[in-house]
Amino acid sequence: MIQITDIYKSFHVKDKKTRSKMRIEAVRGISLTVKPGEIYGLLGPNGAGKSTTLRMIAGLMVPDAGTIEVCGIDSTREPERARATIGYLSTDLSVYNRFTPRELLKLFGEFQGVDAAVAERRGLHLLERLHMAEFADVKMEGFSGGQKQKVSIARALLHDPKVVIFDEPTTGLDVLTAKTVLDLLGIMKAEGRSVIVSTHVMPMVEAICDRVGIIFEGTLHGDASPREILDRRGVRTLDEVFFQLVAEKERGVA
Ligand SMILES: Nc1ncnc2c1ncn2[C@@H]1O[C@H](COP(=O)(O)OP(=O)(O)OP(=O)(O)O)[C@@H](O)[C@H]1O
Repeated sequence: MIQITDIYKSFHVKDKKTRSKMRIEAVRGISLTVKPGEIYGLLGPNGAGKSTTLRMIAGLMVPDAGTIEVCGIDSTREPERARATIGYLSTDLSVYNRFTPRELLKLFGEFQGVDAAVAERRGLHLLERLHMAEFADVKMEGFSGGQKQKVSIARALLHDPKVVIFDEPTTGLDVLTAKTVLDLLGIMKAEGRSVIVSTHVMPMVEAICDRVGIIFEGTLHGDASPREILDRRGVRTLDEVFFQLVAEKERGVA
């Protein structure tokens, strides 16, 4: 279970040329809940605040205000305990090229305190599900982006987390590889895990998400099933919802 209440996050950045300081309000009062056995899709244009929100839920960044509970643990107060329940996939694909998937998973199993035999068995099982078992002992330096993504996914799920947080899991993947990843997310849901994914890929949202939240300039719009959002706004696609939000913003009503 994920429960976030009214979280905020700002960044202070400096313009190198003018040397002026700017405050970016990346997340402005977001609240949402993801129940066990539910897939929540976080949608939004570039820079909307999706990754910042997911990083805060994953305990990698502290919110300026608001509360985050993961499996009943306050992740701002006990980030390490909370992290043990979370499988987090970032958009950073810098897997360790010198290693094979088997070696990498062994290493991460040790980091996570997973028993070596359990990590080996679970790691190979995940690689099989991701159609990567035959590459278990191949060095990753020559891997394609999709292959690296699949190893990163196996790494994120190695410690059997109750909560799965995937930041753009299918970006850059071909349809077949994307389907493998979506099928795995379906299995995570069926196993009763709470899953939250960010994405720009609309068909993915409609296919697998029970609920969708649309982030726009750090605030959440919507938070309903994809069908309900479309019906409420009287449109046929989630892209059209974005366009409506932009138009509302320009008119000062969003
Ligand atoms: N570490 C940081 N330092 C400064 N600004 C940041 C930092 N992280 C995010 N931001 C800013 O916060 C805003 C939200 O960024 P975020 O990465 O959360 O967006 P996003 O919705 O995930 O975008 P995308 O779809 O492009 O990945 C952006 O304006 C971004 O530049």
